[in-house]
Amino acid sequence: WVYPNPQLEALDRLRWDQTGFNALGISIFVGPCNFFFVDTNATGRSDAADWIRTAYHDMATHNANDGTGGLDASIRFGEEQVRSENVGDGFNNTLSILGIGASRYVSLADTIAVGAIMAFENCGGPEIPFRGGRVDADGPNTPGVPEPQDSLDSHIAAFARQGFTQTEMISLVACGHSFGGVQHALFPDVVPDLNDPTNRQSVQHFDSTFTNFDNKVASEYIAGTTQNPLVVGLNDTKNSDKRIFGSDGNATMLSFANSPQLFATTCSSLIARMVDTVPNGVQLTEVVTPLSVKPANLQLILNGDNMVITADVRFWNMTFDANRVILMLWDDHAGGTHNTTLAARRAGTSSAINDRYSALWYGLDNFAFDGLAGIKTMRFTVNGELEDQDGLGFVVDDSVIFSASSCLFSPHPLAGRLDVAVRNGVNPSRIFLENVKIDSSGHPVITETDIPPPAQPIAANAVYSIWSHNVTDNNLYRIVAEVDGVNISTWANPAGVFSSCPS
Ligand code: HEM
Repeated sequence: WVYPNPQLEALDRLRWDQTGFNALGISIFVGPCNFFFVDTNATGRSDAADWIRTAYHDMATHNANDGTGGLDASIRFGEEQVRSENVGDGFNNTLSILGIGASRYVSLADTIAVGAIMAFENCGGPEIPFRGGRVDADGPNTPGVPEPQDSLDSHIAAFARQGFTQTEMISLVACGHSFGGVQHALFPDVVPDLNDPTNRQSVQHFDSTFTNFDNKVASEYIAGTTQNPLVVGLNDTKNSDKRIFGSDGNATMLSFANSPQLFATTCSSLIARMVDTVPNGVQLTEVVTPLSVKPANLQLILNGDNMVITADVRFWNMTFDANRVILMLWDDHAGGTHNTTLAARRAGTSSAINDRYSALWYGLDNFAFDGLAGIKTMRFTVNGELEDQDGLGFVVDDSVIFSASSCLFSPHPLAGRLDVAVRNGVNPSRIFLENVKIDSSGHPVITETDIPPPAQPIAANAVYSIWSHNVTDNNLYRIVAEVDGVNISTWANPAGVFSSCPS
């Protein structure tokens, strides 16, 4: 992908800026991998297991024949959670954490997908390709999650409906059941009360390494030492893993027991397919790869004849070097080119615990330059070497930006005027403010408020004019302008930061 692309910028952040600067803070809930956010005191449970089970249960309603259901966050609806196929509080636990990642460009369903991927990757599993673009469902899907008392035939049929063959069913169940286990409280006829103070929720685990990924779920099963409660559980009718794992004469499980590598690569591709199983009509993005140079958090404000820029730029897989010089070069509307040095300031890594990749951030804070000439493209040099996205540059749109003339009439109750600076000649067909609220289930809800054009043009300076809108709350508003059928949008700013209006 190429910068700018607001959706992929947000997805890249969700997927790759896992800890340190710019991180949303999701991956720390699976680092360490035995962490269980709701109750950190030896429950036998883990966020990682909850997140993986949530992704499967949300996806498992998919019907490949009619294209309905799939990974669409329908698991957030109470109507799905009261079904016996979805027992337990693991889904709400999961959504209350992963909802942190939902935003204007990231659906709750995308966060469910990335949560499962982070759980695998941070906890010893293989890297899994991640795509975004899932759409949150408006209501519950048709039931369809397999239950342990169902017959082998019905399990094979359920996985076929979801789009998986019998061999893939065996594999996918083994991948998922490399984590977690069965709770006594939910399945008392499968798991007895374990009376274990180090496992207070009496979770009988699928393998002996239940907080991280490895092939023990297969090797212990093949060796006959398994304590998997769905293989050796009290109630044979509910021993679904036993029927599923044995359904091809143990061939698949034997291959996984013999080869951790085969198990890891199989799980990588099947978990990717699982989280990419979406209702018909949903268009997923390309696989989200980290841009080697990624501008982020770009803020432009018009202040009189100046333009004020704040920006961060991430350099991927770069290690610290105090002598490195990074310049930002920018081209203006008049054909001029300028440059300034970026400050080195922040570090980040792409994973919670393994430091798989590292990144360094450089940036600019409130740097003022000629606002009449403006900015069209950024480029960077790293010790003199040009980074310009293969000649494209990093395009910056300064046609519609916040104006520093925005001000507050009163802080309490909040009443202010938000001024939008529109570059002359741009002619937007519509300008509106966009606000995003995350509802109680974690699903982002977007509202739009139109800003009518001014009755008479109001000049901000020789090249910008002002459109104004009165605001009475401290919500974060992003300015969006429709120009020639394309939406241009800014960063989001709250009115609370404006200074007082001149009296
Ligand atoms: C026939 C198919 C399946 C059946 C019958 C089944 C059944 C179960 C049951 C009964 C539990 C215990 C839930 C609890 O006590 O909290 C469980 C847990 C779990 N399942 Fe499955 N499962 C199936 C497939 C899958 C798949 C395909 C995945 C993911 C790829 C998966 C991932 C998990 C995980 C991670 C847990 C542990 C949850 C925790 O410890 O909090 N399952 N499964």
